[in-house]
Amino acid sequence: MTTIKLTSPKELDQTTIDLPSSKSISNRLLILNALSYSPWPVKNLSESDDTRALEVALTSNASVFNVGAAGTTMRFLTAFLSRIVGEWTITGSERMKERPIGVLVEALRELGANIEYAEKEGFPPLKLLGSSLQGKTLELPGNISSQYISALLMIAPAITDGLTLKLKGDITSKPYINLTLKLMELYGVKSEWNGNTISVAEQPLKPVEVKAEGDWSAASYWFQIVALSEAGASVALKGLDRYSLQGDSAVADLFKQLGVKHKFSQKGLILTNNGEKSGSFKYDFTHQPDLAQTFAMTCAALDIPFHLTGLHTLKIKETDRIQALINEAGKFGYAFTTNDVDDLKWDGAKSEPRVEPLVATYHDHRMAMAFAPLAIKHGAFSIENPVVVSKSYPGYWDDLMKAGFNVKF
Ligand SMILES: O=C(O)C1=C[C@@H](OP(=O)(O)O)[C@@H](O)[C@H](O)C1
Ligand SMILES: C=C(OP(=O)(O)O)C(=O)O
Repeated sequence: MTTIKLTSPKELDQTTIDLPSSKSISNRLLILNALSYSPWPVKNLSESDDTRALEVALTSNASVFNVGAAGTTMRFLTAFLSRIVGEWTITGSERMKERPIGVLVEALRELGANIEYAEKEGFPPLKLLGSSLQGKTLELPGNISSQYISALLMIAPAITDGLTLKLKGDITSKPYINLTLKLMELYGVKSEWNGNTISVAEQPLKPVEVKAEGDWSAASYWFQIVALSEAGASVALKGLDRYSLQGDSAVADLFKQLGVKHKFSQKGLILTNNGEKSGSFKYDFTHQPDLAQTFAMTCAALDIPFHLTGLHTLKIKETDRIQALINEAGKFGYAFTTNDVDDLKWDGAKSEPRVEPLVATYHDHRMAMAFAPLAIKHGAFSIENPVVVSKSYPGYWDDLMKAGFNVKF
């Protein structure tokens, strides 16, 4: 098992970081390009593992695809291939085999798809016999993963009679559904979203030249780094869209509470620590689940008690993120608690931190990325399996070095 040892700079180097492209946007554009038979490659395509896995699947002649740990790739490819004539197998990492996909498979079966579970009922790997699908009105839960909904919406215009989705329960990760519909609009696809019902008629997807935005979820680690640095510390982030379609762009306003102000300029988005942090932090992460780890670790390192809610989906992501946070934060002396369903809480209780802790990452890129900035407050420590960051941000360690961190492999 490889590890890295991290030490922070005495003072953050005022630097400009070229953020990676968004894997969420890249993966949607790859599917929409394929559905519209676009002759134009996606510009600024993400170089993440998750996007590469989808790109390989969509361009290869193979019939067996291993998507690794990529949730969107698994879900988007399942819907996409279910209507392409042929026999397909989609598998993934050991963790992928524990991430539920039954809601999507059930929905596709109702449209006429022939999908079997190759191992465990309700989970990947899947065996598909692709054929044309017949659209209809489907009812499905909206509170497990928005990725099932995005996967269905993207194929909707290309299936006979289109689709109407009636979402039951609260809708989770709503901005990701909105992102899907907005990107479909670029290809001329019209949709209607009223309350819990989304309709997309059968219609042509018109190929267009498209470019992926920079990744606001990746930006969150830079907000964290500036928040943990001295007042006056600053970095510039390039590649972000000011009027972004990404729900995680909410990070910018949220970090005002943690002492980071931001401003768009010619140089990009400038983050500056203004030393004005609040006494406690509360937020419902239902619609920005990927930011939860960043906020938990920023608040803890700044001694800000917090209550993060809306975390029900964290248990079925790359790892059980609630448990992973509790375990690893404990090594730094922070005693987090949970109701074991959907929240994470810290009342400020601390014990003696371990000397030079070794942080486990549980095959979760966001564990590595959200813990690394702690070097600023805690001195040297190590992170296990640092290559996990390539799931979304392959250049993360190089960028930390650019900002003055010492990263020893
Ligand atoms: O559609 C997407 O691109 C994503 C949706 C979210 O998942 P859930 O809808 O499962 O919460 C998010 O956590 C994931 O990183 C990316
Ligand atoms: C949850 C994530 O990804 P996915 O569900 O696509 O594997 C993530 O990137 O944090």
